[in-house]
Amino acid sequence: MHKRSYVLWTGPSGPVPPALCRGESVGSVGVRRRGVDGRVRSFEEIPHTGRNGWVNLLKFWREDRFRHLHKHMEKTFKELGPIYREHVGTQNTVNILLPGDISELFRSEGLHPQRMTLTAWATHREIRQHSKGVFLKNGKEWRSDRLLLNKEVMMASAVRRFLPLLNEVATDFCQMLIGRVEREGRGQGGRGGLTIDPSPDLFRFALEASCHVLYGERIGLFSASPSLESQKFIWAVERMLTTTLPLLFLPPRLLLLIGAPQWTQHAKAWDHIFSHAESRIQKGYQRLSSSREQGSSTATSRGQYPGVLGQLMEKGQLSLDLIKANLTELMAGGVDTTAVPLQFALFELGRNPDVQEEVRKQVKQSWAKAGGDPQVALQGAPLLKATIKEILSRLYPVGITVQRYPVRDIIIQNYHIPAGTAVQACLYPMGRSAEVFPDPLRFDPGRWASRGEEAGTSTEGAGFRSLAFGFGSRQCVGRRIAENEMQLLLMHVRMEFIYYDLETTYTLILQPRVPPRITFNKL
Ligand code: HEM
Repeated sequence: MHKRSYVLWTGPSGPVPPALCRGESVGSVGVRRRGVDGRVRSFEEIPHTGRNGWVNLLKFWREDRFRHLHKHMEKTFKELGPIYREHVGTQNTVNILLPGDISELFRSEGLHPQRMTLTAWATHREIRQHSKGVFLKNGKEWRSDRLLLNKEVMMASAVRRFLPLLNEVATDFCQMLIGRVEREGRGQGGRGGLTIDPSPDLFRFALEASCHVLYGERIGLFSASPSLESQKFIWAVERMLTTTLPLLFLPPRLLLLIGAPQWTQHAKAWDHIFSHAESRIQKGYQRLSSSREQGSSTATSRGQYPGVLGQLMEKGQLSLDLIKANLTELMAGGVDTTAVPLQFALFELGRNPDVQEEVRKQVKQSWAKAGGDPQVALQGAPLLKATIKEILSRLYPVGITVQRYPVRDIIIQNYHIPAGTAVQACLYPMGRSAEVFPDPLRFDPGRWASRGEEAGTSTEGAGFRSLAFGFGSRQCVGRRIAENEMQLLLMHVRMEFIYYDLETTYTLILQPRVPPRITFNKL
């Protein structure tokens, strides 16, 4: 436990007693403070974690807070109340966690919402002269790319097109797993189950699913000898993510200038991700060009789905350069983000057999009625959807914050926040706050499915409790792919788990410190 040098915060009527600062009264997090004289308090008066960004950065390093940023936020809210400022290195933020306050932030996000820029990613594109995709773009340029991408990955018609591809990959994955249980599991024919760390398989599943939907290509990752090239891609994404975090608080151009190893490793990882995407895109481009040259019909005109790349190429509304930039981002953003929450989901379902049984019962009934249509089956299994929500939106949000720069001045917790301030909605502390979710540490998908989103203790900002994929027009563009991919996998597996507390670590995405071992059983 580290000692804090800034435990005192100034409340509306002077310094607050240390007991409250230490957060003994956890209930205080939700108390809306009003100035004694009824006036709106200034930005400067927002409680903060120390004014000097470089001293704070040093503390972050010394105490390894980068990897525990989610816990650091949770603790700081308990100490300072429901809003605080933090200055670390080059980064200055206001942090909030109550749904009512978050709704105020998103109401002011404007037509071209903006997140905090990952400067290291942007610098990589600039020095390598690559175009940027939607993740890194802003303003009108962002919007025009984004509207085109939405048609291919977000709209209901797009989901109908790609869902069978995801279902094919999920079914193959489960066949592969069942084969392993039978061959390697305990007891005759694997009846006693197979206990493994499933994370390498889940990464392969997510990559296979991404390649199938994005490029219309199966890459054979469930075979006995999956390609080394794909494994290298998975490592490169991991490396890119872990090296991003320390770079968030430092100027990348300076690190580039002095040849700092953090920067070199980061740039190398991105180069690998780009060359992997480049070779896939080249292949797809050649496929499409040769069918055009030969005058043969395109996949779409034959009623086949060619994947997102094929769709974008056939429509020709985005330049090849922008298709490449966006598909590379989709590839980089689509593997760890789904593979890791699946580990958490298997862990929670495994250690809550009653919940797992309830979910399975609903899935079984729904499949029986769906006539083999995976989309109908998913629609009939709201508990499965709620399981993903419980994992992602509450207990283990992959990105622990969503950020915006409000386009007009706003007032949150009676503090004035000028337009253009970086404000973070802190999802991890929100998901575990007793003021927002009753009995927050209990894994209970039913809180979403049967009682709806009004399940919290207060109804203010009720629609802002489930923000794992962000919000509004700038929300995650891969959301529909991710949700369906995860639900389809969970539909088909059955497992147990021997209880232990899963520790988490933050490396730009929240993940288990040590992957859980899961026992898979035959269905
Ligand atoms: C469980 C899985 C995932 C989670 C929790 C997640 C979460 C997020 C969040 C929180 C944002 C920021 C949204 C905002 O600012 O409002 C985001 C943006 C984005 N995500 Fe995801 N994501 C997931 C999977 C994916 C997948 C599968 C892809 C690609 C296929 C993807 C690609 C992107 C891209 C490109 C953006 C930037 C969108 C923009 O700025 O317009 N994500 N994601």
